[in-house]
Amino acid sequence: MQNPNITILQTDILSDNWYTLNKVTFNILKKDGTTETQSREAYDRGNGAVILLYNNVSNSVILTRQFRLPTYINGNTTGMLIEACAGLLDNDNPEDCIKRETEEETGYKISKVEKVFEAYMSPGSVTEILYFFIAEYSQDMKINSGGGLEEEGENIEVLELSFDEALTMIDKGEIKDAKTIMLLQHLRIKGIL
Ligand SMILES: Nc1nc2c(ncn2[C@@H]2O[C@H](COP(=O)(O)OP(=O)(O)O[C@H]3O[C@H](CO)[C@@H](O)[C@H](O)[C@@H]3O)[C@@H](O)[C@H]2O)c(=O)[nH]1
Ligand SMILES: [Mg+2]
Repeated sequence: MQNPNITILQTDILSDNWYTLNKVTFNILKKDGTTETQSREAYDRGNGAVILLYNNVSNSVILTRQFRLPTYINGNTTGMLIEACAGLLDNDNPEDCIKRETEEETGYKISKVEKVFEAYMSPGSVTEILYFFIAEYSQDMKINSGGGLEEEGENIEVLELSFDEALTMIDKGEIKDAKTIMLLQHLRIKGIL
């Protein structure tokens, strides 16, 4: 943190039940030379990684479907959400994390991944930075049925979709997850599929 116009004064934990909700009070030096004290809440769940698996022979991608409570209480009728495979870093680096998550959630064991970009997904409220990857998959990499970790209560369905169908699902509002849309569009923009 090295912005000379910002001075952090105080951080209060509002909740640390599962992840941490902080309230941060800081001084901000404004353009007119005056200083203002502000407070902002920031939800810290750590950082994450996401990957889109693709096959350019069958022109297909691997996605997941799972229940996402925050969407259920905000307009998603079934709460089920189609997403690229993703997970929180815990203590791993992004590349190791996404290889582990890919095996747990989709059942594919991948060794080569390509990092494409990184992005803050909700910069006004959530601290998380998300690392974006793509990787080729093939049937011989499938070593289990995926589905996520039973002990974490994960119950993840694995979907193999044609790339064109996945793009059409964005247009129809059937894929509504930002990281997934970003990666599908990346494959199209870069001419990878
Ligand atoms: N008990 C409990 N479990 C929780 C809570 N919040 C999350 N979990 C569980 O913690 C596990 C985290 O699974 P991961 O696969 O590591 O993370 P993710 O939820 O898929 O996160 C990915 O998607 C998010 C949403 O797009 C991203 O924010 C995140 O960076 C990552 O990409 C899941 O089983 C989830 O249900 C909670 O409040 N209580
Ligand atoms: Mg996950």
